[in-house]
Amino acid sequence: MRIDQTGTRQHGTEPGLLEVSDLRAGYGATLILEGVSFTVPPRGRLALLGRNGVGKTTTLATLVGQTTRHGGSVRVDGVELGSLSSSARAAAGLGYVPQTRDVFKSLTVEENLITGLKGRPRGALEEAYSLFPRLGERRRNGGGELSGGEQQMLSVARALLGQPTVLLLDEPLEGLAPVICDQLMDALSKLEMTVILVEQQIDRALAFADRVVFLDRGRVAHAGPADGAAADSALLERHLGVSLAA
Ligand SMILES: Nc1ncnc2c1ncn2[C@@H]1O[C@H](COP(=O)(O)OP(=O)(O)OP(=O)(O)O)[C@@H](O)[C@H]1O
Repeated sequence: MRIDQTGTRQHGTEPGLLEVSDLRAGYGATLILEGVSFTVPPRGRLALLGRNGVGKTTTLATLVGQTTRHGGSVRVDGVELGSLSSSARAAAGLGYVPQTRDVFKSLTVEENLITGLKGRPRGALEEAYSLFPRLGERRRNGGGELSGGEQQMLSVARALLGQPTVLLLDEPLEGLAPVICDQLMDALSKLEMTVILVEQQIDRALAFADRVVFLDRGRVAHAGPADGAAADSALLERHLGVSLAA
């Protein structure tokens, strides 16, 4: 189902269409994004890549209303997010897992998850434990007692309990051991929603995504299929300064 700008529900269309158009935003008067545009279809997976400081985190933070917007538009299923509050954006379908991992260290795993229920019945917690069995085993442990990987699972699981149609993930693999990265990517690959993934592990990001956008100094420098990009060492070298091992 899709809701257009007049609030009319259009049946038969899957939710999760994200349309970003000429987005200009930054911090106070400082402009970081200088006209970013891309579209992700329902259930589409976009890898948002680029060198350090090009505006990847700022793009995600702008989508959830945490920066100063100077212009452009962001629409989820046809609804303009404009100057909506962060909670209204969540209600429109956005879920956000920030780079800092949103875990309350003084609460237990289960209490952390409950904060993500947003009015849903407690039984919905089983969705989180089914996706990440490790969280079920540690449900009575404090958030501060968790390993980095468990904290990341908790942060992702909490966002998912809000039933987003568009999930924004900012460097979820940062600092995690390879085996934990495997587990997390395995869980993420089962998700049936639109996902934007910002990630430094380029090979994993491109294997997960179907499309890629490279940012450079607050603008889209290249957009295209993810598998084509993974095989194009000149492209990776140009936009990231790296190439993947053959
Ligand atoms: N809170 C802030 N206030 C002012 N400037 C900021 C703030 N956060 C980020 N910036 C600046 O915005 C620019 C883009 O940063 P951003 O974090 O979006 O880049 P990024 O592509 O995510 O980089 P990285 O890969 O290093 O995380 C940088 O010049 C950064 O210094």
